[in-house]
Amino acid sequence: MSETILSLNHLHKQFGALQATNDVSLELQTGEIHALIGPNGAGKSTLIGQIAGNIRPDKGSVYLSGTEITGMSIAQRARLGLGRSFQVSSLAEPLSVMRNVMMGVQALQSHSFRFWKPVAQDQQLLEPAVEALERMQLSHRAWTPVCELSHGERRQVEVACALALKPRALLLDEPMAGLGPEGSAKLTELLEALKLEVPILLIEHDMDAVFRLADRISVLVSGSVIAHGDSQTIRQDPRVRDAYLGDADA
Ligand SMILES: Nc1ncnc2c1ncn2[C@@H]1O[C@H](COP(=O)(O)OP(=O)(O)OP(=O)(O)O)[C@@H](O)[C@H]1O
Repeated sequence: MSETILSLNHLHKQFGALQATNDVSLELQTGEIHALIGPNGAGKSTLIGQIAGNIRPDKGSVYLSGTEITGMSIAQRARLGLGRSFQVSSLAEPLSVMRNVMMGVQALQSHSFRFWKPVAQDQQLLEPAVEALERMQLSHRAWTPVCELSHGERRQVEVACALALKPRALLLDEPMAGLGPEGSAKLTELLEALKLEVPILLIEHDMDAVFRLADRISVLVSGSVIAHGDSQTIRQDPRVRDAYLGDADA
């Protein structure tokens, strides 16, 4: 039976006179990919910020596995199991894929006594990194410097960094951005397999990927959810077609 992992309840966020998030409620359940789509400026990043902890909502609450996290710091949320990837890459280019993933685990554990040890010798960091790279099919690139990777492989490393922290839920912010058809198809395949282990809240403009991956889609326009449902329902919703998809995509 599916279980609610992440729940947003009546979130509101105003910037001056602009209502960037207007009474948004949604849930992420085990085993699913829930996609959040909407035109530029719809409020997707503002909503993600409220989930991840870098934006404080004016009203409303966020729960992760039944624990209220609305007032928690970004680090506290991450320790409780909220994993995320970013629109802009934060990988250390000259370092190997493995070291990048291990550093992410180390940052979260923040055990200062580890700093004198070479990161690569620390089993507690190595094991989750090895496992995450296997799941993202990157084991063969583990000791390659990030600067030698393709754009698509970098995206896979970013997801691996989040996965190595063994999250309960993953927030992925435009993971397909800038990927060609091949990179996008590969990442789509990996995320499809991953959702069975960790549910994913996916913000994405690539509608092919969204329609293939999402079990549920919420459509955000001017800060409000205007439609919610499976791919078929969303494709056929006239309000969504008017506000976002356009006839060509429907
Ligand atoms: N810190 C801020 N101060 C003032 N206005 C802001 C701030 N952050 C976002 N906004 C405004 O809030 C609205 C929603 O922005 P947001 O970045 O959340 O949209 P988005 O759906 O993520 O857009 P995109 O798809 O282009 O990334 C926009 O009108 C934006 O200009």
